Amino acid sequence: MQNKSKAIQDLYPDELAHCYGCGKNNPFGYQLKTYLVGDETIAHFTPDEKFTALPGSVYGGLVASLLDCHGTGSAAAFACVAENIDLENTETIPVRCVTASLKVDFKAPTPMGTELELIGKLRSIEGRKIWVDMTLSAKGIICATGEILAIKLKSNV
Ligand SMILES: CCCCC/C=C\C/C=C\C/C=C\C/C=C\CCCC(=O)SCCNC(=O)CCNC(=O)[C@H](O)C(C)(C)COP(=O)(O)OP(=O)(O)OC[C@H]1O[C@@H](n2cnc3c(N)ncnc32)[C@H](O)[C@@H]1OP(=O)(O)O
Repeated sequence: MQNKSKAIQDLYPDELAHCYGCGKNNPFGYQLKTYLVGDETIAHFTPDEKFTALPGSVYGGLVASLLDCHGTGSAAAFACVAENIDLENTETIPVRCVTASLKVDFKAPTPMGTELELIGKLRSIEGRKIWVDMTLSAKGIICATGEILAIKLKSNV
């Protein structure tokens, strides 16, 4: 697989780049950025105190939304690789993936103020269905795992 120096979400066309979790055109959102590195995807995010669940730990909704956006970005990237689309030489990503199903398992409290690392691995692609397995870690400790089923839209919008 190819390495990618530009984030997948930065390849979304401007009119589809307003997602609260990952849209580059949403100044109020998280602007999560997913990179394809070898056969994995990676993203980082450092939560601050407005995302508190209990003092010192991050609320689960943020964890789920990071996995959601990393999952769809990863699915789009893996779909491109499977279709021999060269992400290094494209200005906009030509596939559109949305979340159909997201499962999150919370394994350990997610610490506040620490850089979180999300890793995505392709499980399988079956037609328009793309399954990605993910971990969300802090300082090497897995705090949550996620499984996403992303669906490739029938036609570009
Ligand atoms: C945002 C909302 C949707 C509008 C999208 C428009 C444009 C988006 C374009 C690009 C995206 C760019 C950037 C993305 C940015 C952020 C994303 C962040 C992640 C999100 O925040 S995104 C919002 C939450 N997301 C939704 O708002 C989706 C609502 N939903 C639907 O829009 C439809 O539901 C859809 C499209 C998912 C499928 O509809 P469809 O008509 O295209 O296809 P169909 O129903 O035939 O399903 C095909 C095969 O998937 C299987 N399947 C479907 N759902 C399943 C499930 N839950 N569990 C197990 N299997 C399932 C079927 O069983 C069948 O399988 P089989 O082929 O084997 O029979």
